[in-house]
Amino acid sequence: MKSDSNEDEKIEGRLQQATLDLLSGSDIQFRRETRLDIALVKNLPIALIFLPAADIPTFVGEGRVDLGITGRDQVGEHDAALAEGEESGVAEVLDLGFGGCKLQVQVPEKGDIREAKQLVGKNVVTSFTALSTQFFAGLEGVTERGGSLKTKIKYVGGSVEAACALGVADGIVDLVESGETMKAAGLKAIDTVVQSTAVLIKSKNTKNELVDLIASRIRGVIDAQKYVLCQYNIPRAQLVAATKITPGKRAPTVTALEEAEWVAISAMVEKKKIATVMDELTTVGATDILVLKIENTRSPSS
Ligand SMILES: Nc1ncnc2c1ncn2[C@@H]1O[C@H](COP(=O)(O)OP(=O)(O)OP(=O)(O)O)[C@@H](O)[C@H]1O
Ligand SMILES: O=P(O)(O)OC[C@H]1O[C@H](OP(=O)(O)OP(=O)(O)O)[C@H](O)[C@@H]1O
Ligand SMILES: [Mg+2]
Repeated sequence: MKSDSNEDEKIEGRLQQATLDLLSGSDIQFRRETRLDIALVKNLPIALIFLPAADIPTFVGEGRVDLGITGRDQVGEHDAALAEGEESGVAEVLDLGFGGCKLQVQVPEKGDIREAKQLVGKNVVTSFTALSTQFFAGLEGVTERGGSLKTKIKYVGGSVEAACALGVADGIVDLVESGETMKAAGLKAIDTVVQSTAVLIKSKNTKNELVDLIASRIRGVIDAQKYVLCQYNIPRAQLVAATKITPGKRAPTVTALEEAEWVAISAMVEKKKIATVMDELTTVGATDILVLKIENTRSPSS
């Protein structure tokens, strides 16, 4: 039982808080009544449905829900479970950047299994049976007697990491972020099945014209989170050097200053590069460098 769970205040899902922040940044306003998994949006003719991450690709794929936010791992699992020749009804629209984790093959730290191939024919427990079946099928060869050795993949819904210690599995396939859970269970990762982040997905058959509007609002918030606005003053003679360092998304904005030999520049810079950019700008003579947070942005090319 989860110690922090409480009947009135359900703590749900790893992706929930970042998703709610994204909806709020996209000005999608709603009030969710306690215990209800559906909420009507106040300022758009749409409804939000709160579903387990693993079920979202199914509802979207069936065209019952137009847009969804879940992990790429869940989309992969949904697609891997499709019958041969069946086409997925889910299309990825956008990588949302949060919820980063890896679906990894894990075995007891103290055992003698060092590579995933050694688990072929053995017992593997996971919540991702389709992806795991596909992964091990890729490793399964033909045995010396001519038969093929199948890995036995069993499903459990949670606490997958307990399976080895309980003697149910020789290895597991489960998500790893910090690695704390894996370490605490005495396991080590020996292979990666998929790398995942949260994604915005849409139904391939949707005809709802609001899908593009909502997707572009969400894209605006995600872009805004990735970039900062960098403003600085620089001698006009250094303009070429400076614009090489901050080329902006299209081009930097250059404004003349009252002081003839100087210009002011403002340009969007990737947040993860800003420290290096500031160092380099200082080297070419920039002064009064300011870095500003971008609340939201919209650009057709992004
Ligand atoms: N430790 C983690 N760190 C980062 N992302 C994770 C982690 N665990 C899971 N995720 C991502 O979040 C998605 C949802 O996982 P989660 O276990 O929260 O599902 P849920 O069904 O929505 O909630 P719960 O399991 O609490 O019922 C996963 O598919 C994965 O993409
Ligand atoms: O590498 P870490 O940072 O430790 O995170 C990994 C853990 O997070 C997820 O479980 P979650 O907490 O969602 O619990 P669950 O097994 O009940 O889904 C996942 O299934 C791992 O157990
Ligand atoms: Mg979970």
